[in-house]
Amino acid sequence: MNKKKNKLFCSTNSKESINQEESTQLELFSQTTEKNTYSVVNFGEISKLKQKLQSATESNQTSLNQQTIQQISGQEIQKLEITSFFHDTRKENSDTDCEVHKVTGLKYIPEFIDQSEHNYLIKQLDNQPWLSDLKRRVQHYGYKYNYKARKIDTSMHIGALPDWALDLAYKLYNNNFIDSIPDQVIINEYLPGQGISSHIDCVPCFSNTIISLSLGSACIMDFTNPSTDEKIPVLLEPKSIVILKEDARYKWNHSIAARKTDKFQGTVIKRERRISLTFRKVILASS
Ligand SMILES: O=C(O)CCC(=O)C(=O)O
Ligand SMILES: [Fe+2]
Repeated sequence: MNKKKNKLFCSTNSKESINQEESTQLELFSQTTEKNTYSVVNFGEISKLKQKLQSATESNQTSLNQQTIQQISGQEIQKLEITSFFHDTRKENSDTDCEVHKVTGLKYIPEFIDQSEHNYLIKQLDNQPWLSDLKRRVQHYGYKYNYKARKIDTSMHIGALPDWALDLAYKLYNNNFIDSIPDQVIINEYLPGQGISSHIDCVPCFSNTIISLSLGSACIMDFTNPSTDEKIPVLLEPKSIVILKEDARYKWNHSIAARKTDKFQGTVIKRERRISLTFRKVILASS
């Protein structure tokens, strides 16, 4: 088999206790060539980087544009010679998302936040009142969404996003995961046995990208193609985000089955409390 030889660029981090090569871990920039967008991958530990590099050498590769990365990072970028680099984020995200690429416009990003952010967010949310107007508890920020009317307008504006939500909204925007800064966030709490029925998020209410951050328990979100009945299960792990654009946003339904365990790739996963934060940009009818 013919393996292409390409380059990986990493930003450097001068920690004395680790060697030069190991010090390159903190921010790794990957390029999704077909869409010309970039994402930042943070690796908590050197070992994770090593694993990533190992798997990178085994998949199809492309090179990164050093100049562009320097522009994005504003940091000194050091060229790290390795044999190859993954470019297809649909393949490199994690072992759990092997079917994600079957849904056009669907993207799964593990470890979007770290454990301390994760715990901090749960604390913040549990300090706020939960609404019980659905089967599961919810909180609305930015705009209060009317599930029955499937409508949103300026009268539903309930204030600016709180800081923790705004920070995340900017992080999503700065990573080019969404093309405007989200201004509406719905928090859903799922206890074991609770789910969300199959739906497409309101098309006239929200723009073309929906992003959900998961906290607490992992669970399976099913994507169903109504014209073929094809069903793609995607495991949403805590700290990950799932991004719905294009067909994933407009053509496929998504749902979470109301059950107490999930089975994913042969493993039974017991559900615990899960909290999701769904970020959207509201479309307001122009007057
Ligand atoms: O819980 C989630 O991750 C998704 C929630 C959702 O699909 C919605 O609120 O429309
Ligand atoms: Fe949804």
